[in-house]
Amino acid sequence: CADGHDDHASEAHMHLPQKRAYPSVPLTPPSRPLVWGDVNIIHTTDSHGWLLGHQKPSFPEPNYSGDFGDFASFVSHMKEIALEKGVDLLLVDSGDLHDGTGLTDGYPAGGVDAHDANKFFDKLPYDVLAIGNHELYDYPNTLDIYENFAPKYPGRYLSSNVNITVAGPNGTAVSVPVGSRFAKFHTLFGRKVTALGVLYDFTGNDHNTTVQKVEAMVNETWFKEAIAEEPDFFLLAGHMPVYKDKWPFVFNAIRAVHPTTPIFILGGHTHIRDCVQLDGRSMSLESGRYMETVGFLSANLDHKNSTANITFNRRYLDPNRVTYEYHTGRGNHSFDTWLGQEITRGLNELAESYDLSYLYGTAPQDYSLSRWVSTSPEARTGTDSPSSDPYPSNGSLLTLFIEQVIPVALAINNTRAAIPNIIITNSGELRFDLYKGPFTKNDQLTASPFTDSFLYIPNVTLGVASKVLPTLNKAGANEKRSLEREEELYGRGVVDMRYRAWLEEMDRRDGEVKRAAQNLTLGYVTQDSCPGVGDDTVHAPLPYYGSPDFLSSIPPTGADDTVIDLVFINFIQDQLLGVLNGLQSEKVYADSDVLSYSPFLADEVLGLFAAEKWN
Ligand SMILES: O=c1ccn([C@@H]2O[C@H](COP(=O)(O)O)[C@@H](O)[C@H]2O)c(=O)[nH]1
Repeated sequence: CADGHDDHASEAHMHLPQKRAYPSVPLTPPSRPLVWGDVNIIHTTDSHGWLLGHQKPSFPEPNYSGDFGDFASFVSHMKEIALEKGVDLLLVDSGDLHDGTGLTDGYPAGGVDAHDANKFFDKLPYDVLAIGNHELYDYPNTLDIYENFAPKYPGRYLSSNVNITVAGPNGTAVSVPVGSRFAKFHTLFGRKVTALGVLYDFTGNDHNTTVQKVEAMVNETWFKEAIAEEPDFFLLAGHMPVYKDKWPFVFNAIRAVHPTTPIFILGGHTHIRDCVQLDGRSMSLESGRYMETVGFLSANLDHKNSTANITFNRRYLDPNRVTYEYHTGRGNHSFDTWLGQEITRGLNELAESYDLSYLYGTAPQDYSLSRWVSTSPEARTGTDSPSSDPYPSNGSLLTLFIEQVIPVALAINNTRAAIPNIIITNSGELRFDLYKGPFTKNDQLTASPFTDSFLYIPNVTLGVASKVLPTLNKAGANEKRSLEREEELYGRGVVDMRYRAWLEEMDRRDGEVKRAAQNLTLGYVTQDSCPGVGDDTVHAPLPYYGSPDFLSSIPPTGADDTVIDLVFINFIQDQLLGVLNGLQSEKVYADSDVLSYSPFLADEVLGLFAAEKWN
């Protein structure tokens, strides 16, 4: 094994919990050392609970096998290196800590999503953290951040445009920032920093939370006052994509006052690796998702009022022990810090206490969302030829979910099971591939973490109901999606299309050629608009298969006027009612026509199906 972990390799094949996230297969090391500057930043974003690392053996999963304990050891060693070099190293997170694995979503009854997992976050020396949209879908999660998480980082958990309504001193409701609006601090080497934490224009937030539009935020008095004094650099963290979003509003507002002050932007949300330069004295970095990427950004700052271009460097690291040891010059025996080991131990204890290894059944094959997955021996090195699992197909998780899993699970103890139905869900409800072998509670919550419910409208005619899906997807929506619709979906947090477009583009660019060469493992291959190469480790891209935004079960047969149940996931209720009212004029459907279809939630149906069909 490349880094001498043979004795632990068998652990990586167990289902869960893992004792240590050692890569179970040889991993490609980084292509070259990091370029350090005077100011350096390690960046995480959209971690969504992936603190135990990616544990499945098929590529590209081992690329991301480092757990949060390994990451903590990496950060400690990088801090030591920075100290030796006499340079600043900051740690920044751009939000979305909730929703995505058993560690966040597998909490026992009465608990709060991510409350326990977030305790490991606050063991790391984050300088600035920004709020994400997934901190706002459910009020209890936002309240937990406000009451328990933000106070762990006094003044450094930033929610520049996000408020929560809480009980004020005399019982009256008050709307207050979830964290702080901005932070001003000095780095270890005395550089003055002004930091913000901005959320994109998210509209899917729960009651009693508010998100102010970015263009309105920059007109606030507090904002103008916060940016008035010139720091050595601005640090703009935020859950907002670095490209095609509203960073320019913030950037331009600062540039109007400080035309040359260096600006670092650390964005997130679209789950991609991306880099943009808004001018020669600024760089914007976005560092992927699910702890599949750790971003590194560095710059050599020059003197005040200089107008020369600043030399920035950015790198997208694959978070695994080979990467971490390479960049810190540590060997396997000198890498782990006490804190790192404590975090790994604590995470495994949490997994155990949440019973994440609870076995529902054994998946007969791999099911993928948009890419090839295979457990053939060659797949262990990422060099076998890809099998085809497009949607719809037998290997597509989307097909399995909508055509088998949901119909089987929702029929359990359901008095309406005998009534024909059409079931519709958004494809974003599914978040991760499902692998052959033991299917555990953790796998259930990783593939489908949302506590969304299933609703229905009775007595919809088959003729109308069968037109709902094509209308939602607007036949060929991927090419012709109207700007208005895209904006509405985007506002509610639907960015899957941007991530999918990114995967598609990297495959189209040179996927076939690179895979055919058989000398590279599978992984991300980034082409962004910043100078030089960003990926730290060279890979061949995964084959990509597209999928629609919405999915439907197989419709029943019958005449157009047969009445059926139109079943759907609550996340799409508004859109579905809008479409239904556009398709017929006999009745104006409203929220009051919508009924509960099943007590089972989206984060349970895969487990119910596995228990029934995979045993
Ligand atoms: O209750 C929910 C909440 C979200 N979704 C899906 O999640 C994404 C947004 O997540 P990001 O990590 O911010 O991209 C969105 O595409 C929704 O489809 C959901 O299905 N149910």
